[in-house]
Amino acid sequence: MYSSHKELSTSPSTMSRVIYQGKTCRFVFGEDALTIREDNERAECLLSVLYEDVIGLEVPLALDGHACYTELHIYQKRDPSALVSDRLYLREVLEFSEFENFNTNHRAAMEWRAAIQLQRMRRSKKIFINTPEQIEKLEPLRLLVIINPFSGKKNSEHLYRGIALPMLEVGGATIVKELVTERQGHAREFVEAFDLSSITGIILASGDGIIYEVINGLMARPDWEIAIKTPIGLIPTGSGNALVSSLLYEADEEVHTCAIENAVFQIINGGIKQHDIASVCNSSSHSYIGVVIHWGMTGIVDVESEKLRFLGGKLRNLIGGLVCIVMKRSYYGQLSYLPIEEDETKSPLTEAEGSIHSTNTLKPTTDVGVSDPIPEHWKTIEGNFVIFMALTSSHVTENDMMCAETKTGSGKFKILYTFDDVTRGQLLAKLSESTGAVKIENFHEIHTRAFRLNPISPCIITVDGEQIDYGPIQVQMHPGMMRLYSRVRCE
Ligand SMILES: Nc1ncnc2c1ncn2[C@@H]1O[C@H](COP(=O)(O)OP(=O)(O)OP(=O)(O)O)[C@@H](O)[C@H]1O
Repeated sequence: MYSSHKELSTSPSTMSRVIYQGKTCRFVFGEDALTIREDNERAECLLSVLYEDVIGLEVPLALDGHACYTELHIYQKRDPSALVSDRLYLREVLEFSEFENFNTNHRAAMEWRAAIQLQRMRRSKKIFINTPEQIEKLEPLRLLVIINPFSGKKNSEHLYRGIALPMLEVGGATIVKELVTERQGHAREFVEAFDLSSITGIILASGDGIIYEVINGLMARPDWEIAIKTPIGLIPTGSGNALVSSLLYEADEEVHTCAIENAVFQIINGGIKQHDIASVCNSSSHSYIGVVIHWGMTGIVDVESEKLRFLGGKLRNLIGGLVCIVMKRSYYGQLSYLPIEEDETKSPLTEAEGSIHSTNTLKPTTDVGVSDPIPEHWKTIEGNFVIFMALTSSHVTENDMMCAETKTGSGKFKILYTFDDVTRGQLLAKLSESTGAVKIENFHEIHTRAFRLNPISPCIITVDGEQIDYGPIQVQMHPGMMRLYSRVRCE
């Protein structure tokens, strides 16, 4: 039980009683917790739950008799002292029957429902990271939901309707529009034209590929500066789910068990944090990414394991990874990058890159063109690469945490690479290492905000899981441009 501290004066006007565990009770809104106490002199506390663990009050529309039966949905830690949240979904039945007719009891329940939601939102603004614009406003969720039926094991729609949607509804979200994508590129086209003023956020029941489409759809709009700030919520129904796994990990929420519930929970009952996007330019195109770039072995796993989709994300990536380790091919190329120390002292990029705080309304792109000479102060390495990945967050799939300390919205890439002196044993050690914190010999790391990859031996390049034309790419971070629902706490 949590102590409710001092009582707040935000109760609905009716002050209706409620029957809980067969006893007449009243709600008490505390500073951190919602409490249900017996309505007598003893005022014994029968239930106390932190607002941050409340999903909402489910109020049915019609029932027999005059009583309105409701359910308080709670998603709380099994062990409050545990570091990573292993949560338990609880439903407590509450009966509103103080009045003689159903409608009045129903109205009383709806008032409490709204009051609980308001308290929950107010509390979330204090304890979870929120962007400056979010701190100023408090609004119920009105959502566009995009579902990719092709993601993962092709059961996204089932997972969304069976697990996510009921939670969103109890959490007070209004679903303004659902789009079930019909083809590649559909999500991108849709968000490019959709009336964003009718919603407060976009939810993606998909993998990382749809994030790429949505970022690029938002950035293609004439109002891109505002559009890209639309908060995005991620529900992991894809094969890799790298970004949502990173967010859950950062928030100390379970990544592997109940990932869908945990992801929905961070949408309903969390904050809105900044994340970076980056420009990727090659000789023929310019796109934006928000997750990861792969070249070499991991690019091959990304694309070639497509044939193993029916196995699901974990097995698909594991088998793809093992095959590539056995073959251990290497690819000759050059990587030129802006050393981060230079960037931090001179800071030329952050001024010119068109972040949303900049007055520059030109769409952000790379400062250095893909065929421009490499700037003198950049560093270049070259060799036979086995692995090359540029990460914006900790995970590359829900089962592969590459760098525990790489956080969303850090404003920089972590490039992780190996040359052909890496052994199969070292590759295997990295594949099977789940903490993302163990340093393995011959794995090298670079922090940067801009780089050029010149892949001389042909091999697949993927951006957020999507294959792009092969050839040199110029890449640059645009810090803090996009928004994600998250339960990352304020420090
Ligand atoms: N109806 C559809 N039929 C076929 N492909 C689709 C459809 N809708 C979207 N797509 C495409 O499916 C691809 C994969 O999507 P997504 O990233 O959501 O799933 P995933 O590959 O299983 O997950 P991850 O990227 O996390 O590994 C994307 O390229 C997307 O454009």
